[in-house]
Amino acid sequence: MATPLVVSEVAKSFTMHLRDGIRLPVVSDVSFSVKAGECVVLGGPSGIGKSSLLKMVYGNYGVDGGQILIEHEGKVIDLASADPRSVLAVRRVTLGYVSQFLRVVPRVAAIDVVAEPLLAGGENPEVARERAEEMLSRLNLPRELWQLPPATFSGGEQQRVNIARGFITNHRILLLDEPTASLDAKNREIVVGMIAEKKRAGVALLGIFHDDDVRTEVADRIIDVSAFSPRKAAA
Ligand SMILES: Nc1ncnc2c1ncn2[C@@H]1O[C@H](COP(=O)(O)OP(=O)(O)OP(=O)(O)O)[C@@H](O)[C@H]1O
Repeated sequence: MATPLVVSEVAKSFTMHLRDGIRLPVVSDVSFSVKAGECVVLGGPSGIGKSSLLKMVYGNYGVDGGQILIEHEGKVIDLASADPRSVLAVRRVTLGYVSQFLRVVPRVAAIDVVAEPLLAGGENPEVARERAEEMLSRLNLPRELWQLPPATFSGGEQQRVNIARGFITNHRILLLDEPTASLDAKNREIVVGMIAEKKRAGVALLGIFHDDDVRTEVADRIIDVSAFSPRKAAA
């Protein structure tokens, strides 16, 4: 499919159960799609719902209505209504996510954190490890850190482990939540190059980038999330 990701009429509000069930509308009537080889960036002011939207597309946040259609192994799956087992299968094969912060598992070495998505996809352990080494050296993570758990790494080092883990697979859709936020200029350029490579490989990318230079370099299209904000409509 030339359009691996289609978001159709999605709406979301948060219900604050500890605050008398107050409902906080975040977005409504969100419709857009991301084509293969395209990088679409979610823009708009702080608090408008960019991260929430990304989490909905990944299936971490439920939606109140609408569809999130993902092409997965030749079939179209609506992630908004899929059962948890299907969501996990889609994540294993088709849908990757690089979050802003690495969620470290205690005592797991950086190299194994990076190789894990390939192993989960059934890759040979030696090949997975070699690919992980390639990713970490490309992202300039000092070799002496590879065997250590990333819990004590600096913010930028943790983010590079996270990027290596997110970019190691051949997933057809990749979600990026500020992947360059804690990086220096040199490593930022490396990540920009990795995004360009993914585009050439036909991956559909949807991301949030606060850095204007990075955004200009990677974005084929910017979607202003304020257009979907009920607060704006009410203003
Ligand atoms: N789990 C949650 N429970 C309740 N409210 C939430 C939750 N997650 C987000 N929100 C609220 O939804 C709104 C949108 O937040 P979100 O993080 O999506 O914005 P954003 O556009 O990504 O902002 P920023 O650019 O500052 O990261 C905010 O008002 C936020 O307080």
